[in-house]
Amino acid sequence: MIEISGSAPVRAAHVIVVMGVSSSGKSSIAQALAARFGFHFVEGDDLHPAENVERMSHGLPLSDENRLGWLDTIAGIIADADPCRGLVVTCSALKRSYRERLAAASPRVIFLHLAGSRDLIASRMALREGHFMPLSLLDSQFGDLEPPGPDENAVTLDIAREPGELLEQAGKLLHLTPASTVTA
Ligand SMILES: Nc1ncnc2c1ncn2[C@@H]1O[C@H](COP(=O)(O)OP(=O)(O)O)[C@@H](O)[C@H]1O
Ligand SMILES: O=C(O)[C@H](O)[C@@H](O)[C@H](O)[C@H](O)COP(=O)(O)O
Repeated sequence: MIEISGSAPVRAAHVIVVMGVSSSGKSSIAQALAARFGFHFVEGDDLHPAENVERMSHGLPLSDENRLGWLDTIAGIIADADPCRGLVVTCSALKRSYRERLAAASPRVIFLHLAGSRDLIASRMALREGHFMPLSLLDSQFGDLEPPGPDENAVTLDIAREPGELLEQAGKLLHLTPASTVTA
């Protein structure tokens, strides 16, 4: 795990990619981070092509090939991000090669990896309603997951805590300052 060093210019510098397996809490924490720190928010799951959603909803895991176009869409959004405003985007980004693709889009990219046990994540996934992702795909998600290495620009958060605590911790790990107290 690499802790981010330096502190400014905080809001302008960050493109935070919130990553992790399905139901690790990406959408929840990304939205909370965006609201607290005044970042623009993009839900990467909404950018999957229809075929990918169809595959997953039928219990079929995505292949590297299935994910390429989707990753390039997210990379495009990262490359075009407003340089004066932070961006937080969710993307499972399970493999190192996927993260390399995203990181190549901008030097502002930092990964926030949401890490937790399979049991904890399965219990949260089982409670989540109205989502296309079936519980049966969780093992393939863990199978594909390559946690960020020490040479990657990434911080890792243990998701066992409650949402408010996670937000506080993420803010500290990423050296963020609440939007209301930051001068752009
Ligand atoms: N820290 C947490 N504690 C308890 N439940 C959580 C926490 N974070 C997220 N959840 C719940 O877990 C489920 C999956 O979270 P979600 O944000 O949709 O994950 P992802 O975007 O990674 O699939 C949701 O029902 C969400 O409300
Ligand atoms: O790369 C993948 O296999 C997908 O991105 C996957 O990780 C993601 O979980 C689904 O898109 C469902 O979305 P949730 O992450 O919100 O469950």
